[in-house]
Amino acid sequence: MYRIRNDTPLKDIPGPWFASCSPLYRFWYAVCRSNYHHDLTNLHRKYGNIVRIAPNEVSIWDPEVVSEIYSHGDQTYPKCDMYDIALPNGYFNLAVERNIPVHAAGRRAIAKDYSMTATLKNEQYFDAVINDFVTALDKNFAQTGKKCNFTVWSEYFTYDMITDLVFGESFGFCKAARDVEGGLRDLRQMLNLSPFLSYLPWIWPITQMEIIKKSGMKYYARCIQREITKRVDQGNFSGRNDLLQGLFDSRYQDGHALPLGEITNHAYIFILAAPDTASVALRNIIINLCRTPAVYKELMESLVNLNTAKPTWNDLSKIPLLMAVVKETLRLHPPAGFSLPRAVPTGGRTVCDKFLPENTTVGMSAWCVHANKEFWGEDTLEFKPERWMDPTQAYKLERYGMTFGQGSRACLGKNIALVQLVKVTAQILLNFEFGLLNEEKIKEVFLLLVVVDGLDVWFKRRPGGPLDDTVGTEKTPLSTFV
Ligand code: HEM
Repeated sequence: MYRIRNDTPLKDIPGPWFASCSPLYRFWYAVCRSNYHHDLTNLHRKYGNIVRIAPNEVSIWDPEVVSEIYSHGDQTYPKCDMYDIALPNGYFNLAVERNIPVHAAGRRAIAKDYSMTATLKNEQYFDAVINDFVTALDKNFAQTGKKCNFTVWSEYFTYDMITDLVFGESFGFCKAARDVEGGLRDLRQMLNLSPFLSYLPWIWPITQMEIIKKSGMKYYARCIQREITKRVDQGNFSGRNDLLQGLFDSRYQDGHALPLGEITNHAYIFILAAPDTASVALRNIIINLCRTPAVYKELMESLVNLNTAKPTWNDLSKIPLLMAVVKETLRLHPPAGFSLPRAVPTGGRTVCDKFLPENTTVGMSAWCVHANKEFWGEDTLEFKPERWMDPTQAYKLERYGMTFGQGSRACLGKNIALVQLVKVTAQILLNFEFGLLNEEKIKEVFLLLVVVDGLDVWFKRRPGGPLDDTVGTEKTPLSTFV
């Protein structure tokens, strides 16, 4: 233990003694306590900008360092071996590839389909899935008065959304009002295991096959395979330019198409990266709106003043507060709770005045970076959407914020996430009144993602809203609509 702790240039970096000797320290906090996002932030409060959190790993919370570690091109630090746990099939895997030029070429081949312009070409499909969701909330909860388990329903929505965008047809959780074939339940079991597998990686080769066989990946593997085979055998008859079609049509710079194994990997990553993050975000948006009535009221008034039941993205962009609510929620409750670890490049680097030898693992958790009061100010832990409406502050928040990562490995689906969250929030507000039930049951759990569990919500049709069939009658005169 003495040698593990001291036979390294990391020996002078502050941190808990046990953490510097053994990975079991982190295992206890990240896996057993499930509160690692806050525990790590507290370590920074105690030890400062850079903390040794494992024998070969440091955590940093100084936003000024973001551009050193998460930069572009050859300058960026590569991902570390923690990412190797993800589904190896021998083909390029965008999210876990560690070779910088290989990653850059693979990302460049498909990136055009994820710009804001490309995303908005699919706006009608966002609308259709949101319509299914709103209809289902109305039928199952607003009309029945039953409480909605929003933890589960936000997942139905985001899984329907991503499967619709990728395959041109959703898996239909909202319409079925249930977890079709238990796929979501099994995926949750997989998520529960993810900190265990990530922080005790040597367990992975032993358990991998069994876990995949039993987990929700089996359900999704079957669905993904079925959709890809269908596309290969029958072509794209719908004529719809979904993301899968985009992958088939993409070309590397030298003109070669993506092999099927690579297309399969992309589909897996979308199913793994998109719905859980977005559903957690949606849960937090609902919680924040319920807990800040002044923001709720102002937003509601702006939406009603648009005077349309189906505002487009263009309409909604006239309400800066709406995007601000979404971004502020993502800032205060970043769905990715782990520290986006990277490996220090060849030759080592000096960071926060400390020399880090090559291959040291270094990471910056969004939870820590966003909690740094010295950089952001005393109110950084308060929900204040208005900070995004001041251009100077907004620039700083975009430049140093870590919710979607930064640099060449930043989230590819950021625009998809923002469009779906802004549009679905608007539709929930326009159609329903809602509130939290059993608030004491709501809890955050660190599972690499920071998941919000136990969220029960009541819904009622909003008087004067699009679903209110008494609009125009004596009970709800038209004047309440504006
Ligand atoms: C609120 C929703 C989302 C959040 C907070 C989020 C967050 C992140 C973060 C933090 C990373 C960087 C991971 C790292 O550096 O280790 C990332 C990467 C990625 N995300 Fe997202 N994500 C969201 C939604 C989506 C969606 C909707 C998609 C897909 C359509 C997506 C696809 C990806 C992909 C493919 C990567 C890997 C990019 C690369 O390595 O080049 N994400 N995301």
